[in-house]
Amino acid sequence: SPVKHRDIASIKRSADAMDESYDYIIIGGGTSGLTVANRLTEDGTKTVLVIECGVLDNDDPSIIFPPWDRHIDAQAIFNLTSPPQPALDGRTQNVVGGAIVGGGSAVNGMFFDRGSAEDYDNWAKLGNPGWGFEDLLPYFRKATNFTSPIRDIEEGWNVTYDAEAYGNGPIQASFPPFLYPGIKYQWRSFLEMGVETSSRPASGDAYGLIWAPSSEDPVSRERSFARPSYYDPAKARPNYHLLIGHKVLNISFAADTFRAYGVSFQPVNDTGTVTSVKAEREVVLAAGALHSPQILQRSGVGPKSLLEKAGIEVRIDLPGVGQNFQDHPYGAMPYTWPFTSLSNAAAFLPLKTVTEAWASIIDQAKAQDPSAYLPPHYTGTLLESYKAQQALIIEGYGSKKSAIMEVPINVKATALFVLEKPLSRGSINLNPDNPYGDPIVDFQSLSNPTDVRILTEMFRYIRKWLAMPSNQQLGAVEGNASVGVSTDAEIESMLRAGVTSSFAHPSCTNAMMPESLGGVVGPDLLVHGVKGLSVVDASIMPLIPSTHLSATVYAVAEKAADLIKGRALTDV
Ligand SMILES: Cc1cc2nc3c(=O)[nH]c(=O)nc-3n(C[C@H](O)[C@H](O)[C@H](O)COP(=O)(O)OP(=O)(O)OC[C@H]3O[C@@H](n4cnc5c(N)ncnc54)[C@H](O)[C@@H]3O)c2cc1C
Repeated sequence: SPVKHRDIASIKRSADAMDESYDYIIIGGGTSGLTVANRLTEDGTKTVLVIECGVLDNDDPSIIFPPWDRHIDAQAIFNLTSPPQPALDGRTQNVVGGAIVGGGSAVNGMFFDRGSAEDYDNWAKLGNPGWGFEDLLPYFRKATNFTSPIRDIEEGWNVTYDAEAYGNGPIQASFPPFLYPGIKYQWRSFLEMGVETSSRPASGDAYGLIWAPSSEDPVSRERSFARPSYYDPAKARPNYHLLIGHKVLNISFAADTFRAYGVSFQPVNDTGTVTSVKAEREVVLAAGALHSPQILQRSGVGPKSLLEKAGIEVRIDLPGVGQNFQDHPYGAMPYTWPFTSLSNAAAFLPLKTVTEAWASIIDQAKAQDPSAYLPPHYTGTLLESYKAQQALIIEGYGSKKSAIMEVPINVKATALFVLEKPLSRGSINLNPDNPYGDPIVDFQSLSNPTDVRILTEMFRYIRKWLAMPSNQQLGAVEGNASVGVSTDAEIESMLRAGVTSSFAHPSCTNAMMPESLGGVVGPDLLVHGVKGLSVVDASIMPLIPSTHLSATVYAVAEKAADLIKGRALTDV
């Protein structure tokens, strides 16, 4: 029988099976961590240890089958609950993440799209030369390999795609051989509203109606994700160790030089034994946007007042760690459909498409005192950071090339409308009373009134869309909960009672920006103020792009690997 991952020598299950030191230690064997580990071990000259707290899937059908086919084992998931959200009628909100080798890529919805060029160009504008769309495109290519849809799908559905935006990389992007017929009606309803189809959705034109491939193998139809694509081909390398089932506690720093020299960790199920391992060159943080800030904070890198409250010695006061938290909040209009459809299509709509009130929304947003709706600790560099972001977001409101709203064409009993560029900001911090427990994930969704106003217009847009002739042919009937809801005040109260904070896209909590703009890492991904430590996961995004995040995370990680390989020991 074929050798299964569990039998491979490079997998370690206990601390005694490991070396004392490695060139690189990667914290988190998820989407970004496995990508970077593969590239750093490629030429055989450097040793790498990845420490992952989760399990290994061993080709479990619940992981490798596409998402609509399976139920994910709770063991493979982090499911965190927020504190009551003041702007959401005091409701708590959940956020999920992958607690498994492969991280989010092992459990996600496999919708494999990219943001528009403006989204990434905004990253560059926030003090990050080398991070615009044209800079990232080679890395989007490097991570991916595209297979065109079969002819029936391409011709029967008029699927548009831009194969030249992909490369020969390990993640397979392909279209399933079956699409639900109901999708055609929903798609046509957007055309009836005047929305145009993008012919270059992966090349920077991610607005209008788009087709997105799935991260799916075109032959086996299995999930294509970081474990089989980046880890498996590398697992026999003698310079690559993966320790599973162990949780990183802290990063250790030399007291005099502030250089990260190693990490401490312990088995997830045995709180007793703590082990340390040394990194000769760099510690690479890839624990995801939910956990990376907490690990930094625990290690004394973060907002001074928070660390002091938790009794943690402050190594460097870096106010941005854990702040600037963004996700894609969404509303759901109850509708009864006579069918269920999941698909590879979505509408990504600029504000100008959503509402004629766009100019007045821009005026309203511009007139805001930036500090008015932020959590009270957003002062100093954090406030400067927000002002810079706010200006770019408001500029984007007037652009036809950047989306404010997503409507996934995958309706079940409700029509979803997703806010792509929120102005509200939350935080993900360690719990001062229990720094080693779950972090406190505080979304603060809808705290900014402009977000509420845009969602209100999105609600109205969805209602119009559902009334289009093609959707009506499907027999769409608005559910009782929203019938008659039409004034701003009525819609607002429905939103506050119903909006969900997370589209499973937590990000931006260790933002790549200059320290003077509240940033945590620079464009080289090294953490400000310390040495030998970088961050490579979804937390480094300064602004959330208008897209599902996995393709962007792979591209960021591919670029991170080149940056890490390219630096001399003295640069770190
Ligand atoms: C349910 C779900 C559905 C999604 N749907 C889509 C989709 O359809 N399309 C799309 O493009 N994106 C989707 N996403 C988002 C996308 O998958 C994630 O943004 C991306 O995988 C994040 O990558 P990352 O490397 O930042 O973090 P992760 O992949 O989450 O990796 C972090 C890793 O670190 C580990 N870790 C955390 N703390 C520690 C610690 N202390 N010690 C050791 N290890 C630790 C975790 O177990 C995890 O494996 C979805 C995400 C989820 C969760």
